[in-house]
Amino acid sequence: MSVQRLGYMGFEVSDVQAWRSFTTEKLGAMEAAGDDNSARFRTDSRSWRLSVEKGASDDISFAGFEVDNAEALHAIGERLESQGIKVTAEGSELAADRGVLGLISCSDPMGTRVEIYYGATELFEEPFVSPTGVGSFLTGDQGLGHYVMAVPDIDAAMEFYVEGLGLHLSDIIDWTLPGDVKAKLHFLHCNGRHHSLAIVGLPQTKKLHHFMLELERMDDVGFAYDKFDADQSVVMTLGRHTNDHMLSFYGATPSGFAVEYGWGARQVEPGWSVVRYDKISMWGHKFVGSH
Ligand SMILES: Cc1cccc(O)c1O
Ligand SMILES: [Fe+2]
Repeated sequence: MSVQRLGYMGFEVSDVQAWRSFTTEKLGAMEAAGDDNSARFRTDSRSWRLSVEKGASDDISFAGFEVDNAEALHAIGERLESQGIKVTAEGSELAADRGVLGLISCSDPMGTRVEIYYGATELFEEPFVSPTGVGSFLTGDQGLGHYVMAVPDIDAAMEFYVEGLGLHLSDIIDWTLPGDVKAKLHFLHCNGRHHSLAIVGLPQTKKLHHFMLELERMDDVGFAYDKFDADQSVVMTLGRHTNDHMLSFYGATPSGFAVEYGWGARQVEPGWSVVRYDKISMWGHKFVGSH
């Protein structure tokens, strides 16, 4: 039994209004609800996919992984507890806030809140309409997208996400960053998306390195690239990754971590073999400026 897909993410941000503008005007997500201290955004038929709440950390505050029914939720909760992980059966109030039928929560070894739920809310009666004309984000069984976290202890993180949540290793990249900094990236999948989560042994202040949204049209990546380029907020140029073959760029968010905006990734297929790489990209993905 494993989690089936990354369903939603929450960020704690110092400037909610900046995120409201960023997420709608640059990413093309649709605001679902919000006030001065919080906002929710849609990228498809679901009632929400991204949450921002006012706070000082400017970092990830929670990730929500989806299972398909109550039995699966119970099974994964039991497995986590059998591994000594403290699991909280969340009450109806938080379940209602998340718009789900059932929800448990725990913390990963880095102290990041992980929610596991079933029964998310679909809003087919209120079609997703992108404020920037984005055609559609690639979600569905592949979930929201992916995120990459910097962790101090790869083994502890792998044990939690592989043994605990049931994700599977797709591949490893030995990344040499500028300044000859070496980082080993572990990519983990729980459905056809090549990775819903990657973890990297990198000493960085923020837990979150970036989150990624995948588009169904390549031109939507290009249109967004021009928006980030117009205010010099491209962090890494367009490029194509070695492992998932995603064509993407990285842009700065108002919180200092990056967003990866991509198209055209290949999926993990049955019989997938774990391999390794020395490069993150076939071409491109060059760091820009001081970022
Ligand atoms: C750094 C990096 C390498 C390969 C795929 C990715 O999505 C990524 O962010
Ligand atoms: Fe990525």
